[in-house]
Amino acid sequence: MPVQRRVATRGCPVAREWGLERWRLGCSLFLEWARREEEQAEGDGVLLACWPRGREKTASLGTLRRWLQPGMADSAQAQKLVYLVTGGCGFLGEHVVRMLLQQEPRLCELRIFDLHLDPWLEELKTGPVQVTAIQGDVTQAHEVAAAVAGAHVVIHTAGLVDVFGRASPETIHEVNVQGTQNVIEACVQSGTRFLVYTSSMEVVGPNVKGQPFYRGNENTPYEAAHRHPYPCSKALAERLVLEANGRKVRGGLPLVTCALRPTGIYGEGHQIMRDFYHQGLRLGGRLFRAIPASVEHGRVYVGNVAWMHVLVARELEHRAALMGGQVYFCYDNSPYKSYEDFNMEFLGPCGLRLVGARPLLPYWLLVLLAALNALLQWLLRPLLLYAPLLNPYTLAVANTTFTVSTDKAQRHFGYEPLFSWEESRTRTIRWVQAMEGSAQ
Ligand SMILES: NC(=O)C1=CN([C@@H]2O[C@H](COP(=O)(O)OP(=O)(O)OC[C@H]3O[C@@H](n4cnc5c(N)ncnc54)[C@H](O)[C@@H]3O)[C@@H](O)[C@H]2O)C=CC1
Ligand SMILES: C[C@@H](CO)CCC[C@@H](C)[C@H]1CC[C@H]2[C@@H]3[C@H](O)CC4=CC(=O)CC[C@]4(C)[C@H]3CC[C@]12C
Repeated sequence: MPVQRRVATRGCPVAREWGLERWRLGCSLFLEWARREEEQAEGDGVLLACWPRGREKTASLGTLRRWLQPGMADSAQAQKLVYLVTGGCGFLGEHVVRMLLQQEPRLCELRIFDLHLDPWLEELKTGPVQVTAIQGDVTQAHEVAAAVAGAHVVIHTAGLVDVFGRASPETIHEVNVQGTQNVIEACVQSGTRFLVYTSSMEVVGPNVKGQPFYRGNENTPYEAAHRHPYPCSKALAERLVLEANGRKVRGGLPLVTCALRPTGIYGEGHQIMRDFYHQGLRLGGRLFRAIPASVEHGRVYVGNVAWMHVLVARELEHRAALMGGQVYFCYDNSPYKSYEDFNMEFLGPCGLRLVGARPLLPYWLLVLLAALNALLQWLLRPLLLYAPLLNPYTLAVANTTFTVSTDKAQRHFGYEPLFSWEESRTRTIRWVQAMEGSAQ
């Protein structure tokens, strides 16, 4: 039987200063202090030295949480949480779903809501957690409401990710903005208190002027001016989510929301990486450099993005005052490189070569080709969908330095990447190698 180690502390300065009543109201600072004390001493209890001398109490972190934030203790005690992941069959959504099943022991039901349900969901249904697949559309308020009813936490990753002109601006707006509004209203109506939204770095930039954002953080000033429907829709949706923080949900408690802004996500299941790989195979194992190596583009491994979602969802209830209404860039230790050079970290070991130390075509010619593609897309629209990778928007994004460097998530909820760069790279390479038609 493990011996319970008691952690002697000097007493929490915040608690002492504020007095018992104040910190009973739920002070995130106090909980954060207690968590650090407990971690440092590797014990399982915190001695509350701020009690009168001689009558000090020892409390576990769980007990502290129950005292300080009684509303959330109910769910923690019962160890029976219902999570809903919208877009759970997408590239990121699948990783979030699998990560939750691995890393959230309090889960009793996991609902996966998506327009299209994938066959791999079936294999998840044999585990201890009840996995409920719900085919539905976020633009349909009644379908969202039915899926959200009874959920404790909603992770809203569903979205229309289209920067190639496949969908109309109206459809992008409907899915990304109206869909998000439907999710918020469903939370309010059903009494769901915790909402995590997958936003995007695109909410900030690159902007229409192509100004660089170099090692920026959540407070770095930047002119976030957009014209493309995708970043516009993500920015609007993010605002809705942040403004909803604090709204009273059914039952009277406040809604707690926050938004995560991943940079360009990569990893197993990344469609654009797949497209580049197949294009390279078609071109005899070569890709041709179009972007200068000096342009740096922020990238983050999908497993770490998923981990950050799981962590935020878990910690939102314990640190509502600190995290509610906040945005966090989603980052890890992936190196800063140009979009193409970064992709070669995986495609190189799979037999592809990036030809040229400099772009083979001058920038003005690429701009012309991108404009031509846009014109062709417009002309051909009545007949067929022409949506190549290169268009004025993708060219501008790929050619603008946009990198983040921040520790906000680490400070607010203890985020550390779960996967090192080496592991992220190895996993991604293995996935490319296992792809159908692989050169390996
Ligand atoms: N891929 C990337 O590099 C980045 C993605 N994001 C955001 O992450 C989220 C997930 O993106 P990905 O996994 O890359 O995209 P994805 O296209 O692989 O996944 C999106 C999922 O949402 C579902 N969905 C789309 N419309 C829906 C609707 N009307 N109702 C219900 N479900 C619907 C799709 O079926 C799909 O399963 C999106 O919100 C995106 O804006 C943010 C930053 C970077
Ligand atoms: C000019 C081409 C020559 O090889 C290269 C074109 C690459 C582009 C298709 C990608 C470059 C940057 C990507 C975007 C970026 O990672 C940020 C994103 C965030 C999101 O939320 C969604 C995806 C994307 C817009 C991503 C899309 C693909 C690029 C434009």
